Amino acid sequence: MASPKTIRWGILATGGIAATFTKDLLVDPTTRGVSNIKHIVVAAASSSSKSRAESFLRECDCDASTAAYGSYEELVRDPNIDIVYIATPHSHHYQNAMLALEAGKHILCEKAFTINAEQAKKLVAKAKEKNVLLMEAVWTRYFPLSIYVRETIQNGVIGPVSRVISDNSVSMNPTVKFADGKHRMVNPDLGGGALLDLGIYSLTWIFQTAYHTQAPGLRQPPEVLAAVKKYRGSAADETTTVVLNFPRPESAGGDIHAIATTSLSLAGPGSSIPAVRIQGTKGEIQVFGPAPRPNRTKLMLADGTIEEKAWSQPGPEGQGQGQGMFWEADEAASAVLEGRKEGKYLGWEETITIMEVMDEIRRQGDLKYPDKIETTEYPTAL
Ligand SMILES: NC(=O)C1=CN([C@@H]2O[C@H](COP(=O)(O)OP(=O)(O)OC[C@H]3O[C@@H](n4cnc5c(N)ncnc54)[C@H](OP(=O)(O)O)[C@@H]3O)[C@@H](O)[C@H]2O)C=CC1
Ligand SMILES: O=C1OC[C@@H](O)[C@H](O)[C@H]1O
Repeated sequence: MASPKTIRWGILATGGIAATFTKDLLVDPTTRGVSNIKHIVVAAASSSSKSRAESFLRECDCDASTAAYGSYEELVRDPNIDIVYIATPHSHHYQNAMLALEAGKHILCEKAFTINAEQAKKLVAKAKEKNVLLMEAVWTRYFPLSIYVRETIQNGVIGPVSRVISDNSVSMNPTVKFADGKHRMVNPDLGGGALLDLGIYSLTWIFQTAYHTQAPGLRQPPEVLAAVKKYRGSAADETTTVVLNFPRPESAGGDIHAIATTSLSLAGPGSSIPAVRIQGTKGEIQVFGPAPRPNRTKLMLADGTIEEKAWSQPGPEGQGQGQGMFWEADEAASAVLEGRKEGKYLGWEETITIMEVMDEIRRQGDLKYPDKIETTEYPTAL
C-alpha cells in the first residue's frame, strides 16, 4: 500500500472552532477509512500574542515542534505551510483570506465565507490569479450523511425534489448571554446575527438538495422573499425566515419551493422533529439533529418504504467521537494533492450564489454592516 501524502496546516486564529478543527486534524484518518492522507499542524497564529498561540497549541495537544506566531502575517509567510485554515469572525474572513492568498497559500475559510458576494468574487479572482485552492469550510457538506442524502436524490429515489424546509435555530438567550453586545454572535462589527452564522446551514441544506443535485445546466439562482427581525434594532438579525423559489423547467419537475428559517433566540426542532425535510414526488428524506451536524435520516416513500439510518462521527477507540470537521479537511487536502482549486461539493459558483442570496435577504431586511467590514478594499484595518 502506498504511504499517505502529508498536508501541512497553518491555523489562523485561536478561538473555539480553531481548537475543534485542530483537534480533528490530529485524529488518525484510518479511523474513518482514509489511508491516503496524513494531516500535520505545523503552525498556529494568534493576532493577540505569541503566548496565546503557544497555549492554544498545548490545549490542542499539538507536537512541541509546532510553530507559534503572534501575528497572522508571520503565519502566511511560513514556507512549511500548505493550507491555511481561517477561523476568525465573519467580519475578518475577507481581509485574512486576501492576506493568505497574496502569500500564495491554499485556503480553507470558515463560514460564512465573506460578508457579501462582492468580497467572495474578489477572493475567487485572487485565487485564480495565484492558482491556489480556495474553499468555504461548510463542514456539513462533506459528511457521509450529506453524501447519502444527495446520492439518494440524484438516484431519483424520491423523484424530482419539489420542496425543502430547513430550520437551524439555537436558543442562545442572547440578551443575557451576550448582554454587552460585544460577542461575535450579535456584534455588527464582527458580522454578527443569525443569518451569517446559523442561517447559512438552513441555506446549505436547501442548496445542497435543491440546487447542487440538479444538472449544472438546470441550476438557477432562486427568487427570494425574506422576513427579518433585527436583534435589538441593530444591524444584526435575531430571527430570519426566507421563502425561495428555484425556477426549473416543467419537463424536469417544475419550480422548487424552499423555506429556510433561523434564529438565535428561538428553539430549533430538537431531536424528534426533522431539522430538514426534502420532499419529492415519490417521497421524502427527513434529517434529524442540529442542521450543522445531523445524526439521523429517515427515508419515507409513497409505496410505504421506510428506511432509518443513524450517522455517528468516527474517532479513535476510547477517545470519544471526532467532531466531524476532518471530512472537510480530507477534501481540502485531496483537492490540493489533485491540483483542484475548489471544493468537490461546494465550488466557487455555489458559494457566490449563496452569498448573493444572503445579500438579497439583508437588502430586504434592511441589514447593513459597517462599511469597514462590507468593503472590498484590501488592506483595511478592522
Ligand atoms: N464549522 C463550525 O461548526 C463552526 C464554525 N464557526 C465559524 O468559525 C469562525 C470563528 O468562530 P468561533 O471560533 O466561534 O469564534 P471565537 O470568537 O471563539 O474565535 C475567533 C478568533 O478570531 C480571532 N480574532 C481576530 N480578530 C478578532 C476580533 N476583532 N474579535 C474577535 N476575535 C478575533 C481571535 O483569535 P486570535 O486572538 O488568536 O487572533 C479569536 O479567538 C466564524 O466564522 C464562525 O462562523 C464557529 C463555530 C462552529
Ligand atoms: O457553525 C456553527 O455551527 C454550530 C453553531 O453552534 C455555531 O454557532 C456556528 O457558528
